Amino acid sequence: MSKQFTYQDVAEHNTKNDMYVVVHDKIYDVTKFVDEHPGGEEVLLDVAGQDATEAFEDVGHSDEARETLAQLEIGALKRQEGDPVPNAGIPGAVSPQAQTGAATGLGVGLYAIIILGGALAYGAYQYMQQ
Ligand code: HEM
Repeated sequence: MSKQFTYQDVAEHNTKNDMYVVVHDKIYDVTKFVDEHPGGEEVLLDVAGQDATEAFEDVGHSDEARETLAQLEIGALKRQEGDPVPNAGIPGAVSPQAQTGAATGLGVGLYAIIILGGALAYGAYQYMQQ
């Protein structure tokens, strides 16, 4: 089993010379990679010691980038209550927030509108036939 890190453990490695990031709940030591990153060191410094899932996915990194990432893996994230929830940024994937919140409400509301619209149309049709 891979080594487990808490979010706090990762947060301590937030400098250019000692940098961990979280991507999809895995921990990566990107210290040696910072200078080589084609996207520059600034963007990595922005997410140093944090969950970089969203930033990483938003850019649309290539498969090669994902392979590089895999080589830097040092462990997995042990989630604890109160940790920031990442937004994976994968098209089509529903984030935990979206599942519980407004999205579900809107879904039910839409069904209601469609059914109501159908009923009204049917009523109007019956009325015209009279
Ligand atoms: C955490 C590990 C990361 C790895 C291993 C990595 C790797 C790479 C690689 C290999 C490329 C070259 C293009 C490609 O193959 O897709 C690249 C480009 C890029 N990366 Fe990352 N990246 C990481 C994180 C990030 C983060 C957190 C950001 C934040 C926004 C970022 C922003 C960019 C940008 C903007 C480019 C495009 C550069 C250009 O084409 O001019 N990367 N990255």
